[in-house]
Amino acid sequence: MEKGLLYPVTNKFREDQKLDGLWDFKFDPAEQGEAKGWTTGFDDPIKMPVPASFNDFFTDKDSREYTGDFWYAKKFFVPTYMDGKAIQLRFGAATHRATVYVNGKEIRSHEGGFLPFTADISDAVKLGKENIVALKMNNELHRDALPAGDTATLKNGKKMAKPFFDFYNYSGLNRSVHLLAVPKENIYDYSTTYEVSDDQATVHYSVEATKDADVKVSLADEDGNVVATSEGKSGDLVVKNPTLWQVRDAYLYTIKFELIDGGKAVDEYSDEIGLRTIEIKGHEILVNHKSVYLRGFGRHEDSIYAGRAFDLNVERRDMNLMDWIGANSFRSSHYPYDEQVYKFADREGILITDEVPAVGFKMAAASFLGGLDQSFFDGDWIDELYKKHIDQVRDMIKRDKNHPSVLAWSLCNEPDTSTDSAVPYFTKLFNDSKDLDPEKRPRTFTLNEDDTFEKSKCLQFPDFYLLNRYPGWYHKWGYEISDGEAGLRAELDEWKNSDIDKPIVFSEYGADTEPGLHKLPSIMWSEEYQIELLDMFDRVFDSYDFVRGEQPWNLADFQTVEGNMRVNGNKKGIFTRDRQPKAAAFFLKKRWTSLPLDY
Ligand SMILES: CCC[C@@H]1NC[C@@H](O)[C@H](O)[C@H]1C(=O)O
Repeated sequence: MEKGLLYPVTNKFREDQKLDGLWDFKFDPAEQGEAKGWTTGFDDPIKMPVPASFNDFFTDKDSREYTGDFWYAKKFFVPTYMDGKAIQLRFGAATHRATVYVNGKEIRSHEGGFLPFTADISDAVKLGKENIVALKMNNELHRDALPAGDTATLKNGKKMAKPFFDFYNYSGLNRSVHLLAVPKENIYDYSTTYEVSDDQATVHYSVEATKDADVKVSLADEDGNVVATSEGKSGDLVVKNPTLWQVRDAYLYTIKFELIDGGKAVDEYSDEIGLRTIEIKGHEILVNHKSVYLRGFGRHEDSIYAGRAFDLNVERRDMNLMDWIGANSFRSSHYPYDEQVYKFADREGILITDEVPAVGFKMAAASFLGGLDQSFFDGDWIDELYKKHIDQVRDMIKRDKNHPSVLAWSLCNEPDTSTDSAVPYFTKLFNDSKDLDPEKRPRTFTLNEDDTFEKSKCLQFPDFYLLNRYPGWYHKWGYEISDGEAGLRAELDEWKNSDIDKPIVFSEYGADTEPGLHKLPSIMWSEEYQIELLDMFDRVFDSYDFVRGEQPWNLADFQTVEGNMRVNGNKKGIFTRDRQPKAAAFFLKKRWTSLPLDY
């Protein structure tokens, strides 16, 4: 678990320099990088862009599909004025694991390819000189790691990723690398909770610092006017006649913390926050005590060329597409996204269900992808897996807890909850995570096709339900879709007739669709069929008042492993991979822009 995950800033006490650009890169299939001294750089490097996944740049399949150890290295200068500061390297995401060396000295390792980590390099750098950072990385998949999968060794000795999940195992330094200089005594975390009414809002704050010193706090509106102040490492900021953060009508205040030691400021940290509350009440999702109906998508961080890398250009386009279509939410399926995505959503007034990369915890999925057929939670890998799972839940919540856009936490995608062996795992997961979020936002996980109201053994855990349902595609497809609708209604009738009164959000449903394929009457894969399927689901959603959200799979087509079920990736996108609309986009736009917010 990381001590602090505050987003890097530059101010009068701190400096943030991005080290993005071309790094030296080299595969290490023999796993001899350390022995060969690659910790201080290596010969014949490939010049590799950062941030980026390495896979799609290559023209040969061995390189694109490479699984195992690989190295990055980069020279960087540390100016003398950083002397006396804590000097750090912050990696936004190193997928899936990394060991960091600076000037040949091993600094630290990190497991988990979708969350940031910081290496303190103060004792390893040479001030006023050029230094070199080297990372030994590895992208193998294992059943006791997130995301879950296997790594096969082919007869030719090459390793191959065998994901238990349906997205490509893009690997590398997928997010920015920052060189940071912060005061040795510094603010390393803060949290906020809220109480709001029409005429007053109260921000309950707390600050974590390396020293027990005084703290001054101020809150400024969008025009820079200070609207509230406080002192102390915890306290309240009371705002009269506040402008609340609303869905699709965002307003951001700037909170500023100053660490005061010996009567003078020694550190400062500012951030944008939104005054709003999140509640689940009966089968309603409430923002600022008002009911919200979610419409949006499951997404992926996925685009051509740079793979899983965060790309500000793609994010700007995706946010505009979601605005155009009338969306107000998305799930960060199936991993925490780059921090800049949450900042975007904070400003756009979009709600995020933030998901940890606990995906592939289902052998049936693995069997679809070539694994065994048993209960995943009977495996002998579960104890080791859980340590990594809860660690990444802790870091996801620590990193993202102060974003007004974060609505809820998804602790797993489509786990196998149809057997009793899942119950102790989820009991521990929900117990260990219940106090991690100061705002106590709802926690949930997605329920797969097989984990129905009747079959799942874990319905007692989620604060609201995320249903991934595929009648019309994975079963009762084509002309049989009417039976699919009947089955869906039958399950929802069971929910309706039960004593459960919690919201249900459909977090996945859809049909693979080849853009430009038209057929009258429809056939599967045609644009007409994708609309027919969405229309069927909409009819069902409109029949049950406890359905409080619709998020079809997926915003855009995305890359997966090759296979006889995929045509160059998953084509369930409402938009193509290059972000152009299929006919279904206009169908959804018409529906979503006509729905009131609290539909
Ligand atoms: C029946 C499971 C559906 C599955 N759910 C998880 C997503 O990551 C996949 O892309 C999606 C699919 O196969 O389209």
